[in-house]
Amino acid sequence: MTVAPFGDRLAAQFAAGRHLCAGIDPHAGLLDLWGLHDDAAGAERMGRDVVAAAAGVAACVKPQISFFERFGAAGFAALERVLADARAAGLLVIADAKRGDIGSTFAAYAEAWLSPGSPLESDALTVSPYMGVGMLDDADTAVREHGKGLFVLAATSNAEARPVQTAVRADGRTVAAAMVDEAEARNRAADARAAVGTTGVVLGATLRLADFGIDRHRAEGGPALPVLAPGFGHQGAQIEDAREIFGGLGRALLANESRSILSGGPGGIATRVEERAAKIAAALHNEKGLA
Ligand SMILES: O=C(O)c1cc(=O)[nH]c(=O)n1[C@@H]1O[C@H](COP(=O)(O)O)[C@@H](O)[C@H]1O
Repeated sequence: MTVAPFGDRLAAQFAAGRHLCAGIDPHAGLLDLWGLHDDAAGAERMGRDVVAAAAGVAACVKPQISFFERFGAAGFAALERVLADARAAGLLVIADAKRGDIGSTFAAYAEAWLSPGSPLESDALTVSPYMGVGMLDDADTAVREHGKGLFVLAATSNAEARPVQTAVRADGRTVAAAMVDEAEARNRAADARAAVGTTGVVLGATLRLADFGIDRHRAEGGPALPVLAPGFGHQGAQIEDAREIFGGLGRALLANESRSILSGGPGGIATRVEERAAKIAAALHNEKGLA
């Protein structure tokens, strides 16, 4: 069976007016608030409840792997069941595992998280590019053949990342700007006519991109760059400001919210997800389906 490219699957979500990425971050404090134990079963219950609430409403869910990894094998077994629920519900799944290594090792990470039939199969994976974006090459063919995607950290929402990400390379670009350029170049090389690319970036919504040397004013043309944008909700960014924050880089924007959705407890989670999704769609959606 041929699987549609990840960018096409993302584009279909946007066309349906879905731009919310619902985070699954079972912090100990949130599990307590939900009346759940801080264990694998508690994390699984929260994850599956978020999936049920997000189905048909959000574009994707983003389980943050660390909160499951805390419980070792039991945590991974719980995560596998959350991932299976999400796939069955038709949600795209971004595994937030922030992986990165030499190319041959990265390929094994891609096999774990992005290959069909793998117990941890997801639709996309967050990537830490400190070992160089070229490490993705070894996994590229498999990732694309399986219709999967990648989100490379470019400018992240945490203040301590700034010195690294604003560092200027020998070619005069900041590290953050080079990540954006490299992701765009990979998408053009793979399929210049695709509406949305398969390699995306992570850009924190709490930032001024100009501070990172990233130009928001981009000519249309070429695949839209998938942008995973955390920082809305708990970290303070406002969805109404998304156009101002991302400019021409916000054409394929996924707005992530985790704690702002989870901190209301299990009661009313479906309503909260619907409200956030509607607000995000109202701020981002346009007649092309893109942001
Ligand atoms: O890659 C990420 O998802 C990420 C990148 C970034 O720059 N900032 C950031 O907060 N995140 C993740 O996004 C989520 C944000 O959660 P909330 O602040 O609760 O909405 C967490 O899972 C973080 O690990």
